[in-house]
This record gives sequence, C-alpha cells and structure tokens, in this order.
Amino acid sequence: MSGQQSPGGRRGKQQGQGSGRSQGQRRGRSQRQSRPRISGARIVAYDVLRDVVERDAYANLALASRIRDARLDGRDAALATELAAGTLRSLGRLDRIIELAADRPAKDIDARTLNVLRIGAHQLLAMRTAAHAAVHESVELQRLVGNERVAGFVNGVLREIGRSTNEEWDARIADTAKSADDALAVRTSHPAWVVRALRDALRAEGSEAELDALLDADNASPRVNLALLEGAGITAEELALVEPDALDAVGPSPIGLELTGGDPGRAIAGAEERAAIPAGLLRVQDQGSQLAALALVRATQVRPSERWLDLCAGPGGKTAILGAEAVVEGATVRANEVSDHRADLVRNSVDGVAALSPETVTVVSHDGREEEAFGCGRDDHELYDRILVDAPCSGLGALRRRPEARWRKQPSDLPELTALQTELIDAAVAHLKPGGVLAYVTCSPHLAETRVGVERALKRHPELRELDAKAAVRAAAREDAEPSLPGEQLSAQLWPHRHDTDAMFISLLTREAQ
Ligand SMILES: C[S@@+](CC[C@H](N)C(=O)[O-])C[C@H]1O[C@@H](n2cnc3c(N)ncnc32)[C@H](O)[C@@H]1O
Repeated sequence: MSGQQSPGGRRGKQQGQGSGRSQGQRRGRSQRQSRPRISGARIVAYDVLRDVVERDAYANLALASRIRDARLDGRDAALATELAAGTLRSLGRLDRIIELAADRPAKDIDARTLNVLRIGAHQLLAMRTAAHAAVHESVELQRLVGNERVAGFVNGVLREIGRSTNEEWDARIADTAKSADDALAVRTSHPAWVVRALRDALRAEGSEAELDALLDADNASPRVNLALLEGAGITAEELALVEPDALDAVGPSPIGLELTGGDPGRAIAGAEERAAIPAGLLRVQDQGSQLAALALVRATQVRPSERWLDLCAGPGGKTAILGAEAVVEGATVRANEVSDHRADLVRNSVDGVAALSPETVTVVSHDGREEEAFGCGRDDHELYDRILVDAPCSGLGALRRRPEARWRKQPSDLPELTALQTELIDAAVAHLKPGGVLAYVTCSPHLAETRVGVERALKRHPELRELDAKAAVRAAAREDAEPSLPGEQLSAQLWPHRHDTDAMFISLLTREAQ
C-alpha cells in the first residue's frame, strides 16, 4: 500500500500516540470525567482494528472475543462486525481518502488517531450512519482512546471527507494515482499486486472484463452457505421446504444451502431437530469447497472398496464430504494434516460421519511430504484410488471471508508456497494407483499456484494425464445451476463474482495404467 501502513505493519508507539490505555485505565479515566457518549459497538470495532493492525490478530477471532467480553447484544454485535470487517476490507481506499482529506501521508498520523479516522470514514462513506453522528462519535472515540488534543483534527478530517460523495472521492483518487492500476487498486481496496494476479487469472480464461466485478465481490460479506452431507436422510431441496425461513436450496452445489437469515448455529440446530438430521451432517461450508470434493468423487466411476486420501485435511470441511460419500460408496478415507491441532479439528469435523460408520475415516497427523502420511506400501493394491491435495496456498480466492488477509499476503510468500505445493503433488503422485484420480485444489486463483503448478506436474510426471475438471464440476453441480466455466483449460476455476463461491481452483489428474 503506497503512502500508508498495511495492517500488521504498524508496530510500536508513534508520535503523539499516548501510552496505550487498557480497558481498565479507560474505565478509570471515564470515572474521573463524564463518560463519553459512545456506543459499545464502536469501541469494540476500534479494539478489533487495533488487535489486527498492531498485534497481527485474525479479525474473526478478535471480533468474537471482543464482542463476548463487551457482552454486545445481537444488533450491536452485527454493527461492530460491519464496522470492523468493513473498515479492514476498505483500508487501502480509506487511507488514501484520509490522506487526501488531511493533506498528509497516513504514516504521519499517529496509529490510534488513524484507526479512529478509518472507522469514522467507513461510516461516512459505506454505512448509513448520519454524518453528524459518525463525526461526533469519532471525536468522542478519539477522546477516549487517543490524544484528546487532536480531537479537533479528527473532527476536521471527517467533516472534509463527509463533504464529498464516494464518486467524487474516487475521481480524486484517480486524479492523484500513479497509474490506472494504482487507481483501481486503491478504489477497490486491494494491493496492486493482487489486482494484477487476479487480472492475469481472469485473462487466462478470457474473462478479463470481469475484473471490476471480482474486485467488488471481494469487498462484500459472503452469504453463509451450508453443506448437507450424504446420510442426512433428506435432500437440500427437501430441507429448504422444511425450513423456508432459514434455508434456501440455491447455488452450484447439489448438497448446498444458503442461510437466508439469522444465526447459522441456531439454523443448524433447528433443522436438525425438525428434519431429524443426525448431528454433524449439516455444516457451514462454502459451495466451491463442496464442489471441489464432489468433483473428485464424481470424476470417474467409483469401484468397490476404494481407498481415498485427503493429504492436507485440516480443518476437515472437505474430509467430511469425502467421508459421507465414502460411506455410501463403500470406500475408506485416510485424512492427514500436518498440524496436530488442525488434525483434531478434522476429527471433530467427521464426528457426524463417524456416527454413521466408525471405520470409514481415519485421521492422522504427518507432514504430507513424508511416507508416514500415506501409511501404505508401494504395491499397486496398497496405493490410493483418489487423493485430494487441497494445498496450503496464498488464499487469494477467499479474500471476502478474511477482511485483513489481503494486506497480510506478500508476493514474496509465493515461492515457498509453490515449492510446498510441488512437493505435496509429487508425494501424492507416488502414492496414486494406476487409473486413480488426484484432485489438486487451491483456494487461490493465482496462476503460479494453479495452472503453472499443474503444467509443471504434468512435465515432471509423464505418467499423469489431465482430466476434464470442468466437465466433472458441471456433472457434480446442481442441475439448474451448472457453473459457467469459460476457457480452454481442462481445470475449473470458480469465482466469487460469478458463482458466489470462493475462487476455488480444481484440477483432476489421472495416473495412466502402464
Ligand atoms: C487449504 S487447507 C485445507 C482445507 C481443508 N481441505 C478443508 O476443506 O477444510 C491446507 C491445509 O494443509 C495443511 N498443511 C500445510 N502444510 C502441510 C504439509 N506439509 N503436509 C500436510 N498438510 C499440510 C495446513 O495446515 C492446512 O490445514
């Protein structure tokens, strides 16, 4: 981000920042003076912003714990979430607007004041908060958390921001940008290298014209989607009829449902009770992830007693789908995850499947590049019929889900990730049965992690052949919602703006029988 600090990039005390008051110190102060009239939601949003920007916290975890500590009710929790997540997503654009309004670089504004300004500007530009309320509450917030002497500065900058419309600010951003790409990156609040990577990926399938729509989709909060696993005893369409106020059977995945309102936990509990669904078979999951797991199962006819492997399984969303499908197909699944903690999450995630069939899924924890992860010999009958390599990746396909993620990733992360992806693919290929299918999946559309990785794997392993993943994804999809998948490549790329899913990349490779 030019002329501004990325979240996590600003550490230590800044000039005029004050001493870092804790909640308790704040309370002491407000007991001495009259308590500022400021909503709990705004204080929580400010604290979350600080947790993320200064302490590298994950926004969703910080939000959950701050909302709990502040005992916000549902409405205020939603407001705090919109304030914090919206501000974090829009940080690049907000900072440029603050720089233009304050006539100074964001890095010259002390960290606390900058966060107060960011939240205030987000309310003025993206929420329906009345201008006078947004300015007034921000000034009060500055008095509470920052240097009182610059409360007038906060007032002045926010009033200046409120004087122009979004369109006028975007025009000023364009006028002062270093290039058209810089203007687009700032306007849509993405780092410029991410904009370039997304454009390259769209261009590779002939869809470059969709770039603006994709960047906009990254800035919208995703709707909550659920997967209804095999064994539930009811289809997604039937469940939507039982729960018309909470669930809708829409989207590309045939087992997918969209939450139409309310809290996911409550919707799941209600549906489990009213439709007698065994616990653990109705789960929150992006529909792109659902399709990736289903495409591997549907790629070829499943034979009796197949052996499946999920090599990078944590936290287990796709393992649960594979497990439920395996119960029906008479297959078994070995789920491997390098982190012990995440392996435990996989165990929890397959609870529902284990209740149906305790022997179907086994969870282990090893490095997926090591022999132990596979737990098999090298004779053909010991190898795997289907392997999912849902590889660790940059996550550029799930930016809408993690508001701070785009500011944390760097192009310099890619070489290490692609090297790991290569090693995981190679290890998987060595344990794939002749005629078996390997699904290489990333929640990133970055070409270095998608097509380049696949092309290189095909070169290193002449025994591999790429299958038509587009056809497999279409075949796996809900009949009336077959995803549009343009481009010459055999791999499938899903997109938030087109499919309302994360930008999952799915390639299917088979090992030719020799
Ligand atoms: C994209 S996530 C998988 C998501 C999962 N399939 C799901 O649907 O819930 C990648 C996982 O790979 C794990 N991982 C990273 N390095 C690994 C390695 N060397 N071997 C095995 N797993 C690894 C990460 O801990 C992470 O849990």
